[in-house]
Amino acid sequence: MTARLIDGKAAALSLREQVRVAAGTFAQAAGRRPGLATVLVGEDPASAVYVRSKIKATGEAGLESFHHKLDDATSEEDLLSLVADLNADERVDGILVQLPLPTQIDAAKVIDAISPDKDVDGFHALNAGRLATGLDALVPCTPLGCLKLLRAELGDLSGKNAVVIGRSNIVGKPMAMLLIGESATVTVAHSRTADLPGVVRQADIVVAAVGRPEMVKADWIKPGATVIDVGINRVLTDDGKGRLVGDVAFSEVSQVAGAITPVPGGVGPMTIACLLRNTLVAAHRRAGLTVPQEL
Ligand SMILES: NC(=O)C1=CN([C@@H]2O[C@H](COP(=O)(O)OP(=O)(O)OC[C@H]3O[C@@H](n4cnc5c(N)ncnc54)[C@H](OP(=O)(O)O)[C@@H]3O)[C@@H](O)[C@H]2O)C=CC1
Ligand SMILES: Nc1nc(=O)c2c([nH]1)NC[C@@H]1CN(c3ccc(C(=O)N[C@@H](CCC(=O)O)C(=O)O)cc3)C=[N+]21
Repeated sequence: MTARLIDGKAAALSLREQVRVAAGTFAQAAGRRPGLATVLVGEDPASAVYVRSKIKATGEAGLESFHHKLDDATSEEDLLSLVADLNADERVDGILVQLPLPTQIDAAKVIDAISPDKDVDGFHALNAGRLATGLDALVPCTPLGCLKLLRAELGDLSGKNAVVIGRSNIVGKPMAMLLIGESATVTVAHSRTADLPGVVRQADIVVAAVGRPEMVKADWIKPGATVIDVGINRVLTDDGKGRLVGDVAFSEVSQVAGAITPVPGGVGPMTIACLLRNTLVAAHRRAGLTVPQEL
């Protein structure tokens, strides 16, 4: 392996420690701890695991946690009513409704119902629009985590060629907006992109957010490029067990890239740290306090 390993786990721990300190200062000034409400609908095992690690990290950072576990058969109306209660609850600074939602519920409607100033996922159209127009926004956690890793690895990103593979509203699109904000030259690739390997080969920075196990190969990568692997894919191994792999063929790409994030231990932990960070930012804004610079 020649690439430098970007340690997302370590970066996440350090951000979580900064959040913990800032949460203490907030509690002194505001007379209450920042609060995060998590909502899990149904029994999807992966979702349950993620929500559990979010709740654990919330407590460790000294934030108040309000968890709501709803039945698989919950109606859209009942979920919207819970969101309205959380919007009105003064103790709640952030609301996270875990996706995906069961099919009887329109996720877009639920996201739209979350108060934009409590939208710590950054999925509400108002926050997406604010990000796109360069205004202060709550920024989606995964792309924000990727940006923090890129800045720590590369410093100034201006003038770099960045290729984002994937154009979803929760990863690819906001990632592209953040990189434009850093003055990178940004290309967004997707399933209709012609000659994807050729496009990726131009990149100094590759962000893969596709959802296809180990799709990005070594001969797509410009030597020395920085590779951020957002993908979380559970694949079956020969011994019948599951294993987590990214969207990048790590063992071969790490021979060519300059730096690369592993899966697990890369972007995933940063997503959770950024959720705590966003909750703290939301708490400060709601309380009329200045957001600490280091966050
Ligand atoms: N680490 C973390 O914290 C997180 C990880 N993830 C992971 O990131 C990955 C992406 O998530 P998400 O954005 O929600 O996924 P989506 O399925 O919403 O989007 C996938 C994107 O990849 C594009 N795509 C699919 N197949 C190809 C292909 N063969 N070639 C080029 N582009 C392709 C799609 O194109 P088109 O638009 O044309 O269909 C789409 O834009 C998943 O593995 C997910 O598990 C997601 C969130 C958080
Ligand atoms: N409203 C909402 N917001 C989200 O941010 C959201 C969501 N819904 N739905 C699902 C995706 C996925 N996601 C991950 C978070 C952490 C890890 C993570 O910590 N992964 C560990 C490994 C975890 C494991 O071993 O399974 C790692 O990469 O090291 C992964 C994925 C957040 N998401």
